[in-house]
Amino acid sequence: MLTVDLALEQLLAAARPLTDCETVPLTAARGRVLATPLTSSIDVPAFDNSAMDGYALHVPDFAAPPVEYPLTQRIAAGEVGIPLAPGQAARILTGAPIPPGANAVAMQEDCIAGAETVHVNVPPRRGQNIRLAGEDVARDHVVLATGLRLRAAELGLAAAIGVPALSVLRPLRVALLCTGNELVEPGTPLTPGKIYNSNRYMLRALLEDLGCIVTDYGIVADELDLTTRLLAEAAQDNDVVISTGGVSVGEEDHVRAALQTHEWLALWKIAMKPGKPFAFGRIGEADFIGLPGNPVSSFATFVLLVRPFLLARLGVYETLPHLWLPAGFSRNRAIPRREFLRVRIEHGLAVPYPNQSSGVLTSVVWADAFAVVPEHSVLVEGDPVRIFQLSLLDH
Ligand SMILES: Nc1nc2c(c(=O)[nH]1)N[C@H]1C(S)=C(S)[C@@H](COP(=O)(O)OP(=O)(O)OC[C@H]3O[C@@H](n4cnc5c(N)ncnc54)[C@H](O)[C@@H]3O)O[C@H]1N2
Ligand code: MOO
Repeated sequence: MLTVDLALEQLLAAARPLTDCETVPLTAARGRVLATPLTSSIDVPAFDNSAMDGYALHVPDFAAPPVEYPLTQRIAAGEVGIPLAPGQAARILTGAPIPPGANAVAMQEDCIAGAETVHVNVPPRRGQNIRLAGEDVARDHVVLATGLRLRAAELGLAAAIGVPALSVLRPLRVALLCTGNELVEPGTPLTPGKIYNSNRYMLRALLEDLGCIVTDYGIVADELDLTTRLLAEAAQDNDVVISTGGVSVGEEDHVRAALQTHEWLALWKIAMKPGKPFAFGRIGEADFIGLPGNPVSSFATFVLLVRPFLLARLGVYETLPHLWLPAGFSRNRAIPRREFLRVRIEHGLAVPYPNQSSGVLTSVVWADAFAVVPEHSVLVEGDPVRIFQLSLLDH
């Protein structure tokens, strides 16, 4: 059995980053990976503007600031004002350009306005409430680096510099096969001995969250020839082939058998719980990943190993950030596998779901984090444990 750290290291080393790119409009760029650096051709803001609704003032340079200023104009956002002479003021609204000559904005709560003048109650500081041109983005500067995953803020920033479309890596094409004679699809009757295919929907969602284009092979029966043929077929048209089930040691575990027969298998069995029977290899030009059939094992191996691998294929090296919290549980039996407990963070403690079986998917729905119990170790309540927050997966 490989340690989790070594398995991850080998997976990342085997991940060949894509290079093909395409240009997509901002509305289609969410979750994609930027392929070329984005440089701004403008200053943002493009002009000095008011941070407040109030009064733009031309405070004279060499005299005490006046208290009463004559009002010369009204400038709303989107309009352009005319110059202010020393001692003059303009009504100004948030976001409107500072007129030439103005050197401060007094917020309206600090002023009493009449029909033709404004009385400023608080002595203004020079530059107050003025947002300077270029203070957010300076022209000719790189605002987004290559390899960045485009999320809400990145898309907003691209729009702020006036860019309507971005050059991004093409999405990864991933084939998904769920193996097992016991599987039936939701919506069909559950006959004796059968279970519903939950992995398909869970993994598809996890893959789509990463922006992958999924080719879904549905349920694959436990037959060696069929499994071998479909794996080879899926490898033709996809960057990565992912299967669930059939990677353990039983005689119906045909995924492992197919891979071993064709020398497609590079890595198998990881010292983690859940998720021991994890397989990795290559089928032709495609990567192959065999996830364990147990749904929680599939989820855990996806999050901890497959997700970083797929991101690395996109040139993104990102693992889930972790934090440390006191354990709200004790563990008195040391095992050789690193355990990932489904926990909730309650009053600053990591509290585990009562049933940690790898078949119990309710534990994942209930949990908001994985707590790590290191291999060969025991824990007493209050000991610090490493926590991976699952809510961060979507971002
Ligand atoms: N003698 C041994 N038996 C097992 C070992 C072992 O080391 N020695 N490992 C156990 C562990 S740990 C796991 S995890 C499982 C994984 O086995 P497979 O990946 O071969 O998966 P299957 O046997 O096909 O299925 C396991 C379990 O999961 C259910 N399943 C499968 N596919 C789905 C699906 N798409 N949706 C929902 N549930 C699914 C399946 O019915 C089984 O209950 O092996 C242990 N055995
Ligand atoms: O690795 Mo299995 O996932 O422990 O149940």
